[in-house]
Amino acid sequence: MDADITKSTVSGTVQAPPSKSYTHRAILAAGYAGGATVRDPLVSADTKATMRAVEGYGGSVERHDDHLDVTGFDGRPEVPDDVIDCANSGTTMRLVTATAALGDGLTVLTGDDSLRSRPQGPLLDAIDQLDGRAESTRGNGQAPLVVGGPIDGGRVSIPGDVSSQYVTALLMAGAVTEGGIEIDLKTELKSAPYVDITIEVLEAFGVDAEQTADGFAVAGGQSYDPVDGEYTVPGDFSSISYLLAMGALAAPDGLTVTGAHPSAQGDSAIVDVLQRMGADLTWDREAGEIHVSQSDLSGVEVSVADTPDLLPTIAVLGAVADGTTTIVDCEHVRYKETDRVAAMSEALTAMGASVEEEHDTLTIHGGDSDLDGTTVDGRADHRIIMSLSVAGLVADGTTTVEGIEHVDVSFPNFFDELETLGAEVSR
Ligand SMILES: O=C(O)C1=C[C@@H](OP(=O)(O)O)[C@@H](O)[C@H](O)C1
Ligand SMILES: C=C(OP(=O)(O)O)C(=O)O
Repeated sequence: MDADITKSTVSGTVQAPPSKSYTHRAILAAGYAGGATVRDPLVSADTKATMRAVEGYGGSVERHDDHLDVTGFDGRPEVPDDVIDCANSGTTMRLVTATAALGDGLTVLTGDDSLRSRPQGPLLDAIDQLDGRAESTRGNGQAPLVVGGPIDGGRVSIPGDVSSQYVTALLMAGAVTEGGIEIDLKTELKSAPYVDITIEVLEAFGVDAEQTADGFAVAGGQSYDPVDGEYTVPGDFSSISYLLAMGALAAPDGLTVTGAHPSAQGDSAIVDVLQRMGADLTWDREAGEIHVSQSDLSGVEVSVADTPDLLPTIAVLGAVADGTTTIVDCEHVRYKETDRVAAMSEALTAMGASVEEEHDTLTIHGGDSDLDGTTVDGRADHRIIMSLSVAGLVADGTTTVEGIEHVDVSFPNFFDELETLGAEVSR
């Protein structure tokens, strides 16, 4: 499905969707436990993949209006009856691959075309170092995967600059091994705040994991046991980034985002990026409310080492801001649902922006001319689709964004919200 977005303004109040990262972890942690209630979960294509995986390992997930009742498998996953289909979700595939290594038998994990082209090698290698079995069926470090155990813990050495999800996966599974897992990182950790999110969720489930001089460690023999049997998911700052960007670019009367409470999410850095660009933005942290209104923005330099998912949003802001925006440390953003550095470079160039793409840097010379509406490929990637839709609000004429159904991955009602806020959208 396509959306035609015509230059228009937005205003009003919008509730942030629940965090995808916290929801994945809470569902899997409830799976590792005897069970738990997950309140305010994100129910989306990606988190449904994690629900299916927990069910595959012998748990169950009952969906209610504002919560999930998860019955867990108590740290001892069954060998699934069928393959685990992780669909488009990298988080699911990495986190539940480590779960498979706890099983007394083999699990097959697969996903869609995009997921089957993303790197899994370092995690397979880690399971191999723990004496589990972990293979890529095509021998190229990509899914389909065949994984089995049971591992009983140990020490692994993996790179930190491909995906932080390997660390998250090993910490979550390591807690229920006999001996625990120590992770030595051979290269600097990228996307580090996502491991902070993991440690925060583990703590809420009564599990200790820690940063060490060389990486991370989790003791074995621990039980997942959430306080009062429940966990509440906070709002999602990656999703909030699109809402704030539309406010800063296209809300002369202002836009308020609710459900924006501080948490371990690195992507709350979007607030600082927008303020540095000159946006009129205030964040009432206690109330969880951010107010932003249309402002003249100036280019900035931003490292996305910790915040890869912000790249598409910042690229759009940079294309409209005066001067140059330089997004550095972005190599790992190429390993997502699509190569997002190339995708944003191509799409913004097609819309008339001046963009230079290098391997680890994206430079956008904004402000020289207005963006032009045209047809852009959403690359079946939710973040490319949402960020280009924001660009469509300020581009001259109409922007057609292709493949908009893929927002279902992280922000299923994105286009409903856009319309409610007053944007001219037809789909
Ligand atoms: O653990 C998580 O929830 C995530 C980690 C990040 O991936 P990498 O660690 O692969 O960069 C991020 O891009 C992804 O959207 C969600
Ligand atoms: C990269 C993302 O998620 P995942 O790695 O779970 O596919 C994302 O949501 O932008």
